[in-house]
Amino acid sequence: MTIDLRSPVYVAGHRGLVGSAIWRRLEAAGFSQLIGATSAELDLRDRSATFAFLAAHRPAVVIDAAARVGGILANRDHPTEFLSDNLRIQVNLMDACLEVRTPRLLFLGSSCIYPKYAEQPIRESSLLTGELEPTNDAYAIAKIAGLLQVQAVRRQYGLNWISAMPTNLYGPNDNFDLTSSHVLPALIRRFHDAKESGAEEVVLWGTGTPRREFLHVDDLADACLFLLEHYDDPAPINVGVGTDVTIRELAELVARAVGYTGAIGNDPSKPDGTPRKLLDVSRLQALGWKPAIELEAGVASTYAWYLSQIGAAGWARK
Ligand SMILES: NC(=O)C1=CN([C@@H]2O[C@H](COP(=O)(O)OP(=O)(O)OC[C@H]3O[C@@H](n4cnc5c(N)ncnc54)[C@H](OP(=O)(O)O)[C@@H]3O)[C@@H](O)[C@H]2O)C=CC1
Ligand SMILES: C[C@H]1O[C@H](OP(=O)(O)OP(=O)(O)OC[C@H]2O[C@@H](n3cnc4c(=O)[nH]c(N)nc43)[C@H](O)[C@@H]2O)[C@@H](O)[C@@H](O)C1=O
Repeated sequence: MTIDLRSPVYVAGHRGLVGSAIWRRLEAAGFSQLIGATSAELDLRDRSATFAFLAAHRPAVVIDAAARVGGILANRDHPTEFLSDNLRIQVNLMDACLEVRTPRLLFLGSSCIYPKYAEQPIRESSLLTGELEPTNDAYAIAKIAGLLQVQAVRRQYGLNWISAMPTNLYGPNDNFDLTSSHVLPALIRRFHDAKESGAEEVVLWGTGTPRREFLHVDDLADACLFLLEHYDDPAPINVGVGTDVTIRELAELVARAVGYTGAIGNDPSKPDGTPRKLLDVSRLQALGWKPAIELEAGVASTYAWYLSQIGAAGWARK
């Protein structure tokens, strides 16, 4: 289905890694009525404010890229907030969209919704077939509730809402805070700092053996628009590249991109998390979509973006 470029489109979380990339993609496509609000302007945990916002704007399309998001340690150490904030954000947003009968909505989940030991590559049908990874079970349960809400609304109210499950993402506007970030931005910053200070070693969290798949966020944004135009099914659909690397291999790649030549160590006292998280992307590929940005080129451009953002005071997000 083609979406009219004059349709009002609300991108929830439009300043984040994912939301900002989707915003850029929609602007490039020619959408003329993009709607965004920062969390300070609209806290989606506030139910009545969320209902008032949706009633005022009545978007034709809503993309839910607003969430409390973080890397392995943030998830492990703050399960209460990851569960509660994410449940409230998505329930309020989807309830408010239902109230105004938003015809099209894309909910973003995450590859961590699948069981810790799911068969690899992970098919969409693996959902709810085994135990979750304990470091992110709270976040995963919130995301699973979100995709069930999408399915419930489709079944009961006939609205064409969909869910996409992206793999680990990276790119401009990522979070480079070392305690709360994901591994890829953390390594860019840590190797850059080590190069600048002349440090002899950068120590990776965990054993370096877990395998992860990395998708550039501009590819994800392109996939989101593609899915809004071509996908209409209650089942969530995986969005990834179909190949993965070990954390050690990722570290070596990032070190090369940054120009760090020192040693790379390991801290096994930090959690590894899921041993492997590679998505089966055959359903998305069968629809005709594939990513365009290779990991090496994506890391190089993200590092260039990072350099453009840091001043003498170092990294400060927003
Ligand atoms: N990053 C990744 O590797 C992956 C991300 N995803 C999914 O993509 C989505 C976006 O993630 P990402 O872009 O990385 O996260 P970011 O942290 O970069 O951005 C999150 C956005 O959510 C907004 N937000 C957070 N809390 C609230 C709130 N209470 N009310 C309103 N807005 C809020 C923030 O708004 P503001 O800036 O105004 O505070 C921010 O723009 C999430 O659903 C996540 O699960 C899925 C797989 C992997
Ligand atoms: C997207 C996804 O992201 C999270 O799951 P994760 O993939 O395990 O997350 P991560 O990127 O933080 O780590 C990947 C691997 O990398 C290792 N690692 C090494 N050194 C650093 C490091 O310096 N920082 C971080 N963060 N990790 C490091 C780390 O120990 C782990 O083995 C969940 O929030 C989950 O909910 C989710 O959705």
